[in-house]
Amino acid sequence: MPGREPPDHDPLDAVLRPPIDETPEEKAFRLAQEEDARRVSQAIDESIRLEKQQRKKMKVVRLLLLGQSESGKSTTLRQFQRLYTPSAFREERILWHSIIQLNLIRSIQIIMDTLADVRPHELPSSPPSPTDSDAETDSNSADAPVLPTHLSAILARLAHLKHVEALLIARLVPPSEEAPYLPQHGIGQGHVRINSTREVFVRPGKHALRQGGWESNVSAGGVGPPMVGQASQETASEVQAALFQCHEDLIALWHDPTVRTILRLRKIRLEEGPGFFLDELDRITSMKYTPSDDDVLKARLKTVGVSEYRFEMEAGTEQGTQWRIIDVGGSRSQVQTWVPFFDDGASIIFLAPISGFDQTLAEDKSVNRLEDSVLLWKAVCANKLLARVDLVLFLNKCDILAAKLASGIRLAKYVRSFGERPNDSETAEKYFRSKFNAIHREYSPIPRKFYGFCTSVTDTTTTGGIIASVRDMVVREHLRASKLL
Ligand SMILES: Nc1nc2c(ncn2[C@@H]2O[C@H](COP(=O)(O)OP(=O)(O)OP(=O)(O)O)[C@@H](O)[C@H]2O)c(=O)[nH]1
Ligand SMILES: [Mg+2]
Repeated sequence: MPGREPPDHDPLDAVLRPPIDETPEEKAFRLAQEEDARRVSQAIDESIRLEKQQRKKMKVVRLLLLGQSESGKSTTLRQFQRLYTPSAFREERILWHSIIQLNLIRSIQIIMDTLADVRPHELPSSPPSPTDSDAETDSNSADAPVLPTHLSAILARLAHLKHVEALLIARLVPPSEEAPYLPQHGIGQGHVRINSTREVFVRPGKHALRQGGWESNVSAGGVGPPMVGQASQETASEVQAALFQCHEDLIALWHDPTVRTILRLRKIRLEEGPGFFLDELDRITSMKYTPSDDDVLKARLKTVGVSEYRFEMEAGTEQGTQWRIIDVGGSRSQVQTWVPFFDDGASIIFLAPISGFDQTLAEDKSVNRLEDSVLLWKAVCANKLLARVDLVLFLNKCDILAAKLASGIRLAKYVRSFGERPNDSETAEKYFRSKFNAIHREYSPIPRKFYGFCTSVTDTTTTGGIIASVRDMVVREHLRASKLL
């Protein structure tokens, strides 16, 4: 069938042609209207063009945080948020209040439990303070109380802290959540729970408890502990009043020379542990206390399961970039939950806390922490699914490593291959870097770059620059992978 000939005139022409009898006013009005319509149409075109450009430019960057429990993964995530979504981070600081109180009470509880069980030979031979001239330290009598009276009195006055702790936990953790935890992976909304060792943890769950409970831990810019609302604010105030009332006893207990001696003899080094706030008792027990940035970074809330935190950069050249940071639980039973997140589209930060050379895992006292980190690092380096992923290594907790070595703990005693090298943090960091680099070289299925940093991720001054380098590297890698470079 032959095609129709095109008309010899534009059919729209007649419609669009101005009327023949148009007056000058009508013409001016028509032209103004046409100009308006043209402007609107241009604006629509421009917005469509911008939207398309935006979509093309829109970067979704995925970053996976790996490492054993207490290695500093969630803290690293909080550093990202502090640096790149500062207003969200600041807004959420208050949500950490109860967790910090719980961390503090837990440390006090450890001291109290230790003192309750002290043996006469663990006490210093001379009375530690003149007020203890009546100290009942008669080691010949089996029944005699062994603690100096001033300590016994403090313990008696602080006994109610057990109830304060129980109240805090009861308000933070719904009773139904106290059941033993069975590992399960999923991304959802967060709950605070408690495990058999009574360590409070956060795990993604099916429903968010917003009223008097918890907010999602999977939210734009949200990495706070997932409890919020009136109930927890009220609890925080109640607990704060209780802490304030006994703050003098808390300070006296922590600074008592006998207590320090006993802790030293028992090798209990609270200052190296997670959630340590005892050196700031004055500030943290004050009625006006609100958590600072540093407090949020130092707080300890264990992760169980896998959570994906999404946020957009609030400022800077990467403004609008969508970040998805995947934070996993690091304890041994959870390592298998990492695997579904292994793909070559994500970048990885692996955290190895090198201060753990003389410690064992909380979940398995027979396993040395450093050895566990080395084994995990080997497994991650050798994993074929991650063969094309550039791995970033954070040799973390360097501040604790430095303090340990400075206090006279000899690294070579635990890591024999360290040999006769000087027992200082600089040498130790260099040594660990070369060891982890060697594993990376040996076990990577195909050669790739090694990015190793010595970090203390709780430290805001040193971590900012390191995170900026990692961010640039991750974004570059993302662009390369999306073939935009
Ligand atoms: N002093 C010091 N403390 C750190 C450092 N990194 C982390 N911490 C603290 O160690 C504790 C554990 O850190 P998290 O970030 O909760 O560890 P995690 O790897 O997320 O642990 P899981 O959730 O159990 O897998 C927290 O109290 C942190 O504040 C560090 O470099 N130096
Ligand atoms: Mg964590």
